[in-house]
Amino acid sequence: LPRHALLARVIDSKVAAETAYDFVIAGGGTAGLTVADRLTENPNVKVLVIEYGPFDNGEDYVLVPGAFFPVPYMWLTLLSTPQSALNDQVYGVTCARVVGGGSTINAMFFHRGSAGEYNSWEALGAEGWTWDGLLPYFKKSETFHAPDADLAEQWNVTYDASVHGSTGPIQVSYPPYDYPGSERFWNAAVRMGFPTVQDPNAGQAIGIFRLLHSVDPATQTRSYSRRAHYDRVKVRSNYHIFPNTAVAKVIFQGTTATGVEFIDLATKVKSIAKATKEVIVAAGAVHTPQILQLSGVGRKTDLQALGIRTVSDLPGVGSNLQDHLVLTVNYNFTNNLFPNGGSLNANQTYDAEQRALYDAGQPSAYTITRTTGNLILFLSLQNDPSPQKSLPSGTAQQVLKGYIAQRKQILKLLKAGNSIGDISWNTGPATSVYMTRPLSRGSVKLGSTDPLADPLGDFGAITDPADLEFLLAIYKKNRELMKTPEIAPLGPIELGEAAGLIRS
Ligand SMILES: Cc1cc2nc3c(=O)[nH]c(=O)nc-3n(C[C@H](O)[C@H](O)[C@H](O)COP(=O)(O)OP(=O)(O)OC[C@H]3O[C@@H](n4cnc5c(N)ncnc54)[C@H](O)[C@@H]3O)c2cc1C
Repeated sequence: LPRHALLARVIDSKVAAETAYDFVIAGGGTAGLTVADRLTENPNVKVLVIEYGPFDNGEDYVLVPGAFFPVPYMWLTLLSTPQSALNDQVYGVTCARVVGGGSTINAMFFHRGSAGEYNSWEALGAEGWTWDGLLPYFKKSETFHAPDADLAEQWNVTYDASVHGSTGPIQVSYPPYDYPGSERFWNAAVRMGFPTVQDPNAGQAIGIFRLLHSVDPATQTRSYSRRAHYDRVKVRSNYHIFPNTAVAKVIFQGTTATGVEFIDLATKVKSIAKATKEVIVAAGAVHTPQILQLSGVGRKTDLQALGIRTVSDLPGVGSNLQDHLVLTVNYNFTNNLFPNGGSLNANQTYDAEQRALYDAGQPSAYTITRTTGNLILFLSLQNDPSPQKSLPSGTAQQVLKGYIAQRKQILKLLKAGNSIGDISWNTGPATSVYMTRPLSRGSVKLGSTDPLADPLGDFGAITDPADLEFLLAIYKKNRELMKTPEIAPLGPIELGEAAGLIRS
């Protein structure tokens, strides 16, 4: 047998170039590794995953929920274009660059949308991608660990076991620890009339609820694509992965994808990997359109401007970017309870004590994601927004048509009481106001033909004025929450620019 057939499946460019693959997957992130795992269940199917980032080294910031945010495994130089509706400010475009992708760095909320949201996907043309169509796969993906009965009672954890899986690769659980302020957040939301649901993952994700996390309760560590969909199955000799390698473009014969050109980032040597069945581009929301455009799939006029030969004139590629922005509202709580979501940062003794408990396998603040906490409040819209046509002039007809269809679905969802955004508070010194269903649209365009250059990501943040109204509405609810009898005694004084900019 050749050397690579016996070794672990991390391969080099020579092997990749010499092997005939059935499938080549560009991007070894959350989706890429999941698809690779499923395809290689059949030992006759040969799969190569090419991932720009490295393998993580099991650092605390990857594995331990309460550790600091994992900064290194991201596209650190990737910035947005100036945001026209936000005084031309430039923001970081946060996304992962590591084997496992976003699942290696994200906040581990293991949370489904409402049934209507998936059904709207089918209404837009994604046949079969309904709630009923997807539920078997949601279940298949997870092993659900029910909470300890005492804990469930203490922290209002309820669930519907029938919508959860018991044998899937991703381990999901509820953190065994919480801060006392969390009970106040819950009671304040209930007082304001927000509903509670038995299980937000059962098709109705609205109101206040406790979040399920992709954390293995046996070790209280992150359960993610790298572990679940690569390490778990890496004995398969038909599953190859090539980290630290950039896919430069998809190679086409006519309009059929036959392989990819890739660059070994250590040597900068370019090679080709052939795919006899399919090339799957799973490089995430920002880099998938980058790779496609570099390959000649995109809007013809944009491609021509950069001298890229058009394989397929598809103006939708790189359009219609939907970003959920977050507004951090900072407070000085003059009378907060101890401990709270800010205590790990503020109090070294508490931090050391909690870390020791965590290391001893005991309930601890280190089992909670540090910035986000255990509860979340999803809000619906009461009023219909006025229709806006805020897309840039010259937007391709196809994109416009798709957007109008999406907008119709979004408005239907909003009228039916689905969420427009959410508020999280880890009981520490800030709350987060999220805009999860924007009407604004951004784009991802090429700045150059260099595959190693960052693309131009434009969030289009708040370019649809209705979004500002949504944001303001959620922000005002956040203020209301802080004024409830549950939270007001903690003395929240709003700080920062938002206090001056937005008045209620
Ligand atoms: C900070 C943060 C917090 C989040 N929190 C949550 C949460 O709590 N719960 C939740 O459900 N979701 C969360 N998400 C979102 C979630 O992680 C993503 O939706 C998910 O990872 C997307 O999966 P993907 O496979 O499409 O892309 P990704 O997981 O991003 O994978 C794409 C991969 O492609 C690679 N790639 C890019 N370009 C190339 C190239 N040219 N060649 C080769 N490889 C390339 C990237 O390095 C990356 O590893 C969060 C995301 C972020 C950034």
